[in-house]
Amino acid sequence: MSEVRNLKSYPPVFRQQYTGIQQNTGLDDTPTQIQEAVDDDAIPVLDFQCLNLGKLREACEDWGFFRLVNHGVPLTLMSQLRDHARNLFSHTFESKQELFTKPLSYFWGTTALTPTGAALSIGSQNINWVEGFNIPLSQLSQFQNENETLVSFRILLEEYGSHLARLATAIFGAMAENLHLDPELSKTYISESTGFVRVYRYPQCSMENEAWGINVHTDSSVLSVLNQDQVAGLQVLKDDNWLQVKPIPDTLIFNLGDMMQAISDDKYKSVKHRVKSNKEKERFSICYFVFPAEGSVIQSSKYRPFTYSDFQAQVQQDVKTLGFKVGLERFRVAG
Ligand SMILES: O=C(O)CCC(=O)C(=O)O
Ligand SMILES: [Fe+2]
Repeated sequence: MSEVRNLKSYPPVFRQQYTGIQQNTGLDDTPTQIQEAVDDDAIPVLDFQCLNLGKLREACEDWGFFRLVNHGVPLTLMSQLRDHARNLFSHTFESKQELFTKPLSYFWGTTALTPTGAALSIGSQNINWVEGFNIPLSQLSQFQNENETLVSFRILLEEYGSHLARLATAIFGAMAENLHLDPELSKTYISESTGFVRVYRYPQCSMENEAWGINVHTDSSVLSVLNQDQVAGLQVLKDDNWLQVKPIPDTLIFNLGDMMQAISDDKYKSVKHRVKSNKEKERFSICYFVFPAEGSVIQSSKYRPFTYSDFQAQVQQDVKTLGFKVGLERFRVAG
């Protein structure tokens, strides 16, 4: 087993594999083996500087997933953010709990959070081998802390957030054009003020064939944008096959979420994806998520009219009572 240098930084539930002290992870219930994924380079690549609308449409219809190059986010900003994340995650578990106070939060074991960023009870779900910081960008300026790393982390996040908002809005605009959406309505379908960032560390996991970093899911967002490090782990479902998303330095990965699927009347897909755990290395990623404006009603021929708040409340209820998200099917009209 490869050694973990800084076990004190791990939430206790992730330490037991190295200390022999058992806690219930829920893993015993589902000893299913993880199906292998194939490496694939076929994931569509779009160039932000000369965005090809036809290629964008194909990527949205066939994949729900693409890489973006020439995105204009300074590479130094991306690497500084990752360095800060690495540094902050290396703090002890207890100090991370103390440092990340409202409106930020620190979570582990699940990515299902309440609107204020606290982990929802995991229930019958397995523990996911992940810990993270949740950062609602519009509230970031309210965050006061004397810790120097956190202060510069906040400044970097503000800069990163505004780049990502710019990119997501532009890409959504191109999608809306491709879908011939009503311009007034489509403006309400994406709102920069809803954007948040999650910074993840996937701890080393000696049970890599039994535990997920994040188990299979679709994102609830309109768009999600992922900035991953050099450690592989992200997998995407394409035509019933799991593909490994190769880490390619300095590219951003765009992922269409449930709101985008509904907005497009199911023409575009909210893609299923998951993250594999790794016994040799920790993995870091920085994800941006954006949603419709508060109160914006999604009009679709496939779903009854609903707002993102309705959707979020339903997801929260399902996770609490069933242990998993049902998602868009709850809103689909019969026939
Ligand atoms: O870390 C990753 O690569 C993916 C994270 C993800 O899928 C999510 O947060 O929804
Ligand atoms: Fe996701």
